[in-house]
Amino acid sequence: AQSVWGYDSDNGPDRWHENYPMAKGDKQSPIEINSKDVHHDSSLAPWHASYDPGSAKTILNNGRTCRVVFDDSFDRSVLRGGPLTGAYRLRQLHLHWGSSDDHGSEHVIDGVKYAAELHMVHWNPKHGNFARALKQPDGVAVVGIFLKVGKTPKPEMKRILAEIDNIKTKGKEAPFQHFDPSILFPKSRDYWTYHGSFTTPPCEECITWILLREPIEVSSDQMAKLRSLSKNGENEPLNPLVDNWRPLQPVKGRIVKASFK
Ligand SMILES: Cc1cc(=S)c(O)co1
Ligand SMILES: [Zn+2]
Repeated sequence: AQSVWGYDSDNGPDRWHENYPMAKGDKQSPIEINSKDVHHDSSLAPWHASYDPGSAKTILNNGRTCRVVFDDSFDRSVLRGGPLTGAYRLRQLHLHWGSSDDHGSEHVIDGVKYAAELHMVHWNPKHGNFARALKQPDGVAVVGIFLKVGKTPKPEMKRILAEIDNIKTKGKEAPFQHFDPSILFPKSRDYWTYHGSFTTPPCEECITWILLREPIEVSSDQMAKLRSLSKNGENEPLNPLVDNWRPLQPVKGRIVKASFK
């Protein structure tokens, strides 16, 4: 039987299309953002997140990423504005990262790869539930934040990284409460936006991407902490969870808009 999708040679991004045909679609993510091709759209409104820290529930290692899950049973933590119509509910956040500080992000900006990329996944409740929203072009909105290794790491990342020790192996989950992810946002609200897909199977093309221009800083130790997660379960050999990023996908004529000049 086809092994579950992953990032290894036998189940990696080049083979996802065998089980997930959307992976070969013409609105796939991630893509490279070239500033010279970006359209400044002065009509793009600012985006606003109003998150209830009480909606944070758990943090888990699913063998492919580290994910924080939120209560999305009502409009409790929502994202509005920007390119969006209506309020999108925060469902989960997760990260993609590399095996060393010089790569790991999924989107690439003018040739620059960051050490990691944090995705905050929101869905449009007008579609009833997340599974149905996945099938709609306006179903999901993901805020992408780039993580850059620097000297003055953002203290707010400490909370997520402090939990890593409790979820070292695949399947581990720990309570993660009283957390407002908007503390992770950089100062600037400048963003790029374009229409794309999940960067993991099923690669549904339901995402309005909102990529923040300003990266947040993390320390090299914090990145090492992330890389100490294992893809394997607790009774299996440690298999470092690193390089869980998808390669660049064809832009296929899509327009990337910028909220800034
Ligand atoms: C829903 C979802 C979105 C992305 S981008 C991902 O990596 C996993 O799950
Ligand atoms: Zn993602």
